[in-house]
Amino acid sequence: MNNISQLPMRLTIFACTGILLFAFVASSESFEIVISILTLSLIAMLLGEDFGEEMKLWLLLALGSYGLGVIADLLDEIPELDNHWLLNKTDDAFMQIGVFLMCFCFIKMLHQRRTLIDDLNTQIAKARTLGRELSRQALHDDLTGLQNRRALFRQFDKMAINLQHGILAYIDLDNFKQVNDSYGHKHGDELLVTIARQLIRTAPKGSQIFRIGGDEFVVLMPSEDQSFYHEWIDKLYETTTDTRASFNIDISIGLAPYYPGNLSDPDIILARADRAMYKEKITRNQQSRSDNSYK
Ligand SMILES: Nc1nc2c(ncn2[C@@H]2O[C@H](COP(=O)(O)OP(=O)(O)OP(=O)(O)O)[C@@H](O)[C@H]2O)c(=O)[nH]1
Repeated sequence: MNNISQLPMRLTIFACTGILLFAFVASSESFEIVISILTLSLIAMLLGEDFGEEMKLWLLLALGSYGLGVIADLLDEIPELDNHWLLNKTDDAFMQIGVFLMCFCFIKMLHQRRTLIDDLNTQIAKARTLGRELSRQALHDDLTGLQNRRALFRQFDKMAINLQHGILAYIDLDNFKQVNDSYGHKHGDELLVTIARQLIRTAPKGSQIFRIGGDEFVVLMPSEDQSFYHEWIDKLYETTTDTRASFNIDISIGLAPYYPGNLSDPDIILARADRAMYKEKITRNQQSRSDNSYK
């Protein structure tokens, strides 16, 4: 069975109940003929529906035996054949077997319908789970589990609608390429996961963390209290001390404020944080060069 039958269920129940009632209740001859024709039409109508091959066989059997009963009943009306022993014995029996088979088919149809609805519900639940998983994958980075660049831009839209403000921290790992080159890509991946965990551990309450590129992260912090960020940066440097030393990398951070006036253009906020980050990187490099020259 490939699709749900279009046969109106209530009409079928109504017709079957009527036929059952009249089949077993003694009635006038002409009324019996009408009911017989109705029953045959109903079986023929059901045969036209897509209930599957097995059901078609049962319906054909019902149609055959009920049809034989009707023919026997009609032959019984011919004066020459009146009270013929074979007709007397067969007409009612065939008709009742036909009605019985039809009831059997009907119960089977209801069962099929329920199974089909259960299957459909299972498929719908599976499709919903798959949809949720796809949208999770679309907004998350597989490696670190952090939200990705697409999610960041969605967040900008949400923050613009809610008139939010705060500080965006743009974080870039320095020298990350040499980790891949010296230790291999697998260790590079592990380092990215470690840094992601350290960001999650240290980020101020209410922050959202994103991985927006190879070794680039963004932290959105919903407050504008500057001292609070410097505390966080110190904490991040402290937490990552061992990781940075063992892989010979460093972390550069650039800050840029976001507020309702600039949230509609996230690229400007990112570019501003990026510039601040490069400035910090250059200052730190100059600092380390002058420190080395004193040694
Ligand atoms: N292991 C790993 N490496 C990645 C991934 N995505 C990008 N990369 C690599 O990360 C490196 C990033 O390049 P850069 O930003 O130039 O590396 P860098 O040495 O940190 O450069 P600076 O930021 O200028 O110090 C490239 O070599 C990419 O191949 C990833 O998912 N896993």
